[in-house]
Amino acid sequence: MSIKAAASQQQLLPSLSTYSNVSVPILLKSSSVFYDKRRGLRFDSLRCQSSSASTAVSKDLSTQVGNGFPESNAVERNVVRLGLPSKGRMATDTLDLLKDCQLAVRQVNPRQYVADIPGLSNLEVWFQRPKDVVRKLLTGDLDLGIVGIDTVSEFGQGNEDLIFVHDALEYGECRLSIAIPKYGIFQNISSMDELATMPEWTENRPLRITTGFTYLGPKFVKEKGLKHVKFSTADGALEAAPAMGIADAILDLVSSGTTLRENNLKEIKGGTVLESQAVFVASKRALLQRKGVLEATHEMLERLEAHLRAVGQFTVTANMRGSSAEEVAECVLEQTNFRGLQGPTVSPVFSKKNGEVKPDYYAIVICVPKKQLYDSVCQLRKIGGSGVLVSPLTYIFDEEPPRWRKLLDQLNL
Ligand SMILES: Nc1ncnc2c1ncn2[C@@H]1O[C@H](COP(=O)(O)OP(=O)(O)OP(=O)(O)O)[C@@H](O)[C@H]1O
Ligand SMILES: O=P(O)(O)OC[C@H]1O[C@H](OP(=O)(O)OP(=O)(O)O)[C@H](O)[C@@H]1O
Repeated sequence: MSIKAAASQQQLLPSLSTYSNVSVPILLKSSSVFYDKRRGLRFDSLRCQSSSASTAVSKDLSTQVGNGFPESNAVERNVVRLGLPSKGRMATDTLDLLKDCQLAVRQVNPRQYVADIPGLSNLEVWFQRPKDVVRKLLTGDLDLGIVGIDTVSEFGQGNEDLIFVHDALEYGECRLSIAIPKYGIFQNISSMDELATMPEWTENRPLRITTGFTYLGPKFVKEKGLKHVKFSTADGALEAAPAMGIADAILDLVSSGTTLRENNLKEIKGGTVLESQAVFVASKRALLQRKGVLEATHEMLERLEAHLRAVGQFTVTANMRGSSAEEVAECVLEQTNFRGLQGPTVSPVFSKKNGEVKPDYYAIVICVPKKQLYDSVCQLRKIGGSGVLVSPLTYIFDEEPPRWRKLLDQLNL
């Protein structure tokens, strides 16, 4: 997904800043929290009570979505904090990606939640549940994080302090979709429109949807114009709810579709709330205000970009017959499969014949998409290529990544 698409998804979400210019009360479990937009601060109504009471309140606040750096969490620290998934599907893939970018995380003890990346000085890694990475970015307890777009959208709730630094890390791909049973009254229902207009749903008997996405779910059905809907929530195994009679539909993450199929459920047209994959996300305020955050972000982004560009390609070198480097280059450029970064690199391969040193062959170096390797080798042979060497491509550092320029623009830098 492009950052534009991801951003427009976020724009769908109401942000606190869309409300009044002054303090707006937001109801929390145990206290009222006020957000002062002009100062960009949150504060709670119990702030001045005894220390044990305020500890209880700030503990509660840390589990709620905030908006930047509330005073209670604005701890003086000079070290940059990166939040990574501590468990679940994204945990291993995230560590693998960082390792491939020469940013291997060094964790002394798997039961410890803090680690470091020897390649990045002055940076701490904190392992957290994905939703807590987002919450802690908002409270200012983390500066950077890697999680799924789904988690950012659900727990970030469109908060403008969250910025996608890299919006497509190419793993954790899934979509958040409504699914309904294949059987019974849903047998002939195949779209959100059809679901919305089923006569069964009334004020007394609403469509019951169970989901872990209690922010995105209600927002989506409202946008789709569904009137009589009731949401319930559960932490896992949602696919069982329709068969158990607890819900009519579910809203959950889908990737291969196997879990839905195994539970006799189906997705419907227009029922996808968002497409997700892993993203590198940052707190805007941390980028602007905390020393070292922008620098660490730049280095991580450069390495991620260089690795992700390279990962789908091989470097191929081959010897080509030809009378000049230009002739060989022209011949290679005519082939649709081949490209160097700016064009093929062509260098003469000299040999000595009859006492004379002359270029006999020309060596070319090109990048080839992994999926097209064999076709490319065949094509090279056809145009006189031999001695084809294939090696993995680790990084492509090109010009400054457009995502970095975009980030600086977002920060007005
Ligand atoms: N089936 C899937 N295929 C690919 N990626 C997925 C899939 N399910 C989830 N993900 C991605 O992995 C992230 C973590 O999912 P996971 O189910 O492991 O969360 P979790 O850590 O168990 O969450 P929770 O804290 O709610 O228990 C999701 O937010 C999503 O981005
Ligand atoms: O389309 P599929 O490839 O079948 O994947 C979908 C399943 O993956 C996720 O659950 P996960 O396996 O992470 O377990 P969870 O329910 O404990 O989160 C999601 O909640 C679905 O149940």
